Amino acid sequence: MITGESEARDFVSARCDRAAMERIERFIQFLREENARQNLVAHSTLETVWQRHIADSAQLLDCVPRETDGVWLDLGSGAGLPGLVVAAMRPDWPVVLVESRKKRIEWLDRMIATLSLDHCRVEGDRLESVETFPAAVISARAFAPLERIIRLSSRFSTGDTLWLLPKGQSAAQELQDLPKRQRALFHVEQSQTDPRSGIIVGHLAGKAGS
Ligand SMILES: C[S@@+](CC[C@H](N)C(=O)[O-])C[C@H]1O[C@@H](n2cnc3c(N)ncnc32)[C@H](O)[C@@H]1O
Repeated sequence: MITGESEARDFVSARCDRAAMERIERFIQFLREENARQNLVAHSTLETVWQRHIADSAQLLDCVPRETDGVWLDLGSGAGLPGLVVAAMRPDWPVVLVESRKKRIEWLDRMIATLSLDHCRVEGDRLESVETFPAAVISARAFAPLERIIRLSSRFSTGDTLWLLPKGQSAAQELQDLPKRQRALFHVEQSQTDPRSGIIVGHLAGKAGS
């Protein structure tokens, strides 16, 4: 379990190269500045930004098999968590960030340009209006209740799509509330940044575009 800022930074550093760490340092610097203009993350969490946001996002990479190939779709990216952190750590991976609020779309577009994340783009619209494509990974952090996430996003899922849903303390309960057939497709992984939090992980049998 990660217990402080220094450990959180080391955790991230062990999972990416030096150039990626530089991109993340710049992202944090811009996030601090932008947070004074718009409420991207709770102000108090900036004191522990590595643990609360960066390592919390980066830990999702541990769930992704090396051979995974295709688009990482991040729903309700907001500040860029976890999508921009993933894109900064894996700049060759195609990452699509979905965000509907104008100022947040502008922020994400600006960060993509500033950090030269050439394989990352923003779908600046409500998820409900985004054209369907098959995703290799679907992530959503603090986006919506589990049942709603699945209802809105299953059209992007194939049988191979890996779902990674950081859910805080409600993970086990939200999973329990799913219909039995869907519940069996997911499990809860312990978060490495918060002993009370879980990440819902699994594959939803489905077909993108259907
Ligand atoms: C609570 S914030 C979480 C942001 C980020 N994932 C994080 O963990 O900090 C949820 C974000 O989802 C966006 N959002 C909510 N409903 C949406 C929708 N239907 N389509 C696209 N974005 C949406 C909001 O504008 C907001 O930025």
